[in-house]
Amino acid sequence: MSVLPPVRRDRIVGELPQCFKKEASLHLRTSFHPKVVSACQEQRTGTVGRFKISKIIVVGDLSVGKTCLINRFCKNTFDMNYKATIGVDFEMERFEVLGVPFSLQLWDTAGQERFKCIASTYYRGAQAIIITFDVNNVVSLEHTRQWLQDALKENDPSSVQLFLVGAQKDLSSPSQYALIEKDALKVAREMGAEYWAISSLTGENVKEFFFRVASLTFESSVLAELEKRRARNIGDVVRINNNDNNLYLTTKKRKSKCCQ
Ligand SMILES: Nc1nc2c(ncn2[C@@H]2O[C@H](COP(=O)(O)OP(=O)(O)OP(=O)(O)O)[C@@H](O)[C@H]2O)c(=O)[nH]1
Ligand SMILES: [Mg+2]
Repeated sequence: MSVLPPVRRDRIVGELPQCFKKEASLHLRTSFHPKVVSACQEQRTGTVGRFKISKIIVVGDLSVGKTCLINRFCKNTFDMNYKATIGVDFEMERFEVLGVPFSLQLWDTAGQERFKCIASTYYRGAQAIIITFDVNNVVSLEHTRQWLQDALKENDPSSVQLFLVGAQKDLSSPSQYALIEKDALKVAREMGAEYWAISSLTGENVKEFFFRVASLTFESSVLAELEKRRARNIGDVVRINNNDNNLYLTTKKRKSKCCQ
């Protein structure tokens, strides 16, 4: 029996949310991968949906807006007063993607140097890394490469999905923003990250961003699960073929037994 309450109605994803900028996106498909759609329809998503919780870590310089971003999405709150995150904090968010329950664990880490070594012990096992900077602070954008490098030391670069997020967009004029966006898109492309710009104060793009994160991590989890199953099936065929003689003997033995 499930003890979890039903997924909130505003956490249901039926279609693939679109990227923010085509120039720096993880993929340009307009709908979920067809293999993922059919796996969901046929309830062949394996551990995804029942047991799997995807870990997402949020990293970046101090005071760029990591905690505000998570709080705007998870609690719909915004605090003007800065309270540094000490070590780490986390929030759980439950979604339903293509009819399958899917949970994200959002890890909010400290940007302050003195808490960094505590925070980095929680980097391991991330399925996605959200590298955050403040769009009004070009130094925080320059530092994103270092944040990514540190986070990747604890994770498998080939399987983790990357998002570069420019925060505090409401404080930037259109012309100032246009300038930093150019640089940010370049950094995102070099990293292989998808780029987003958000404001936790106004809520601009916050929900769209997390829906995209949930959808892309869900999609990659299901594809990985299907691949694991395919590899297992190939393994079974090889084992059966290797034991052909035994199989024949077993069948023969059983036959003779039943005819006795
Ligand atoms: N105007 C505006 N201010 C923001 C926004 N996001 C964050 N802030 C402000 O920026 C300050 C820092 O925000 P936090 O979210 O606490 O920063 P952080 O990245 O979590 O900082 P650390 O925990 O020290 O790593 C706070 O005073 C927030 O109110 C935003 O979108 N717009
Ligand atoms: Mg914080």
